[in-house]
Amino acid sequence: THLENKARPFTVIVEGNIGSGKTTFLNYFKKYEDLCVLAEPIELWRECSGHNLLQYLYEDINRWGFSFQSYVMLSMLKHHLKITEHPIKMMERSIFSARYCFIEKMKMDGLLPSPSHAVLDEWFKWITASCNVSVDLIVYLRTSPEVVYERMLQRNRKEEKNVSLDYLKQLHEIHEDWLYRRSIFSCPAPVVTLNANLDQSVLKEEYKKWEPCILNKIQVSI
Ligand SMILES: Cc1cc2cn([C@H]3C[C@H](O)[C@@H](CO)O3)c(=O)nc2[nH]1
Repeated sequence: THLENKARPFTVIVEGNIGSGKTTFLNYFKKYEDLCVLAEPIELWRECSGHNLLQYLYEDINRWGFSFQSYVMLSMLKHHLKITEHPIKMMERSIFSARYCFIEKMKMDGLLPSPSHAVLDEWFKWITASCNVSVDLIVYLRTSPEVVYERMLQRNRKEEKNVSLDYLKQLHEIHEDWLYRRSIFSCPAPVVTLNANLDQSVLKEEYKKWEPCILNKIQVSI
């Protein structure tokens, strides 16, 4: 309804591989008071009633994949539904990358039993049908696996110490299928693709290119 659309801020989701520079991108845009910036609540994933679900995920993905992705979906739903006075909401990842990238990847790799996948898919279908989780723009920080692998090692997040280049290659391909080749799942909004391989020193120029369409809430028609 008109009222519902009126209430919802212009919503931008920032998508990309591990180490693609999402946090750097969000931090760049934090300076604009018009934006409500919602980073991935990784600290929540590290402390769910005393359990570090992120660590469990990488220690035994077969056992903890469902629990982790279920909790991620809840945290993404909270971000999508969060009320803000700001005219623009910028989210790191979304319920869409939860479903179309990470859950799909676990299913493809045989890490998620089909009953578990079915339950997560039922949640996703119900949420997208009955909650207003619509978005207006997808920023795809497009990288190469080798670049993000180096960055991930540099960042040295303890839970990610066993994440392989191969895992990042697979995750890259599933992002490409969704956001670049658009060969499997639908995109819930227009996609702007940035070359996120660029070095920090020139990355700001790349961000500046898209500032107008983000800050002026221009509906990108691609
Ligand atoms: C939506 C979504 C985000 C997300 C992040 N992760 C992992 C990748 C990184 O190691 C860490 C922070 O993004 O969490 C995941 O396994 N599944 C996810 N699903």
